[in-house]
Amino acid sequence: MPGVGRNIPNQGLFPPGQGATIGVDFMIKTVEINGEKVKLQIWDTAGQERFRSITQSYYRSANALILTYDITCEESFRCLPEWLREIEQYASNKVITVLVGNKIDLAERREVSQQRAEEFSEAQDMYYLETSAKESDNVEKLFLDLACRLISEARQNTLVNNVSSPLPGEGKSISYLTCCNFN
Ligand SMILES: Nc1nc2c(ncn2[C@@H]2O[C@H](COP(=O)(O)OP(=O)(O)OP(=O)(O)O)[C@@H](O)[C@H]2O)c(=O)[nH]1
Repeated sequence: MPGVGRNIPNQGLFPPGQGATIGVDFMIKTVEINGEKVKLQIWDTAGQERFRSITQSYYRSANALILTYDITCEESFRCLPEWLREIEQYASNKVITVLVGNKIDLAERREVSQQRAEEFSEAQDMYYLETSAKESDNVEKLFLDLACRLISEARQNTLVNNVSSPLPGEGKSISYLTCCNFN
């Protein structure tokens, strides 16, 4: 999507300087929790409207969705309800949703306060975290926290059952969603 910065240049997940996502990108990230390796399969979906029919088909088998907005862009925050409607329509009702406020390295240009975002997340039953993809700030924590939640849900057997998923790969999957369309 234009501008919120879901691509994470300094974590080895995405090559630096990568342009807008075309359709869907796929990557794997492995994190270790209490000595246990967790492999996360991540689909980075394009935010542009023209890719919407492709990206929607990826929500269904996701165990978790990372919804990202830009803390320096009020408009990206105001688009969140629209994205939540998409989630409600296309994702499983068991999906774990995380809201990420990105670009905290540009704090002097902040348009959305942390408190406002936290209140919104709480009301929507979402976990909230602020990151800087540019500075790799809180990015590792994001994936670690998410992996912990996935493990916990898997143990309680409440994860989305995606065994029959037609998507590439298998097992736990995370989709990035974008929060606004500035085309
Ligand atoms: N300052 C700052 N810039 C960032 C950050 N993350 C991304 N950017 C920049 O923001 C612009 C958009 O980043 P992208 O990762 O392409 O955004 P996106 O939401 O994935 O966009 P699409 O792939 O088109 O859906 C790029 O110029 C990035 O370099 C960040 O944490 N801080």
